[in-house]
Amino acid sequence: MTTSTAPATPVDLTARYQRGDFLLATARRALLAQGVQGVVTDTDPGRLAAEVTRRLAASRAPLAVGVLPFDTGSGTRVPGHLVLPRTVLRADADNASAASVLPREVLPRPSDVRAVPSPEAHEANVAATVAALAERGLGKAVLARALDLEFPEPLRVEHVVRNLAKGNPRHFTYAAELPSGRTLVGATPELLLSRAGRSVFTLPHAGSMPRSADPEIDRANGEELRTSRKNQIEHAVVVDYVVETLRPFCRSLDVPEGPELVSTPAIWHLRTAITGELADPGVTALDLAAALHPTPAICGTPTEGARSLVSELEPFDRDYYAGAVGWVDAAGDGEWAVAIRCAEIADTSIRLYAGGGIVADSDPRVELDETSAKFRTLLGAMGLADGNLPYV
Ligand SMILES: C=C(O[C@H]1C=CC=C(C(=O)O)[C@@H]1O)C(=O)O
Repeated sequence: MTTSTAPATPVDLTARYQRGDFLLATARRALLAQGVQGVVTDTDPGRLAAEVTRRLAASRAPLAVGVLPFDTGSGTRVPGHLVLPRTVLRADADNASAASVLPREVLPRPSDVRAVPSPEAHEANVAATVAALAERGLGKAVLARALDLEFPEPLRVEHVVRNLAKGNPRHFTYAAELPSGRTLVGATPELLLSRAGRSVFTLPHAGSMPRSADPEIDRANGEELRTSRKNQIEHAVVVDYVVETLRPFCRSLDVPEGPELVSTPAIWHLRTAITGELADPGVTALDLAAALHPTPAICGTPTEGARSLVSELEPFDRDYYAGAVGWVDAAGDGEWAVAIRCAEIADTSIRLYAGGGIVADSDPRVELDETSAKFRTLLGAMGLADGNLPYV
């Protein structure tokens, strides 16, 4: 087992990523893990976290990397999957613009594109969600759709990952192998949780508006989001949940008065930066991620009711979409990002996912457009965000 902090940059590590590795990288810091000396897998996230702590203490591996699925409820069949790698490379840099040196990789065009469900069916599902929220007494549910792309030749995962990192240097570009043999790739702005010693940090995102190439429309979209009551409610539900979940673990929590307006290249968001100090330093980053997940940013509230509604309406299993991706070390420190703006790649096909929070006054057409904008993170990395694809 080797760990190195020298002398590569985050961009070097992103460039070095090969299918089979684990990568979690922004332009300022990156972790690249290679090889497998052990695997810990469990459908119960609490048991998974305890077993990872035990295995890290008993081995010379300094950390474990991997994924939590969306559904960590008692009936789930999809396990959390962590790997104790053979090699870990880490890098830090001050310069977020360094990602521009990554080459722009050219990917093949798809031979087939299929929306699951159809855009019309997604709009109908949004309307059904709005009705079900009232009938079942739910506050919010996050409804997703998928886009299946087929290619005439195998996809180079490395190329998708490098383009994601080049296009989203301020966010977390990630790649992780899944038990199915597929690879989860994405670039997410949302940090579920990080822990460094007693310090805890979380950056929930909820509330969205598409970016626009027209600067005036773009500014107006941002302003509309900042002042939208519907989006403020959608966001507040997430912050309340995160604060209530973290409170028992923390001796202090710092929560700003209201959210800030931020953007990715594809989307405007509301986000809130919450910091805390752990009461018990024995609680690991993975324990905390397991306790927080799934937040109402990707599931809804109350959790159980929202999860059942989503599984009734969505015509696919989310698998690891809207799960979490990250690492935990032997000291309990770690970083877990929310696995959104992502896709699962299998040889010649790729499934993209995008969802949006639905509350009492959500509009089906606006929600469909929001998912189309969210697909653009992946489509942009594939050279397909030119508006010429059907369904997006
Ligand atoms: C569920 C997704 O985004 C979440 C994160 C930020 C904003 C969201 C929203 O405004 O609906 C979603 O809660 C997704 O990108 O698939």
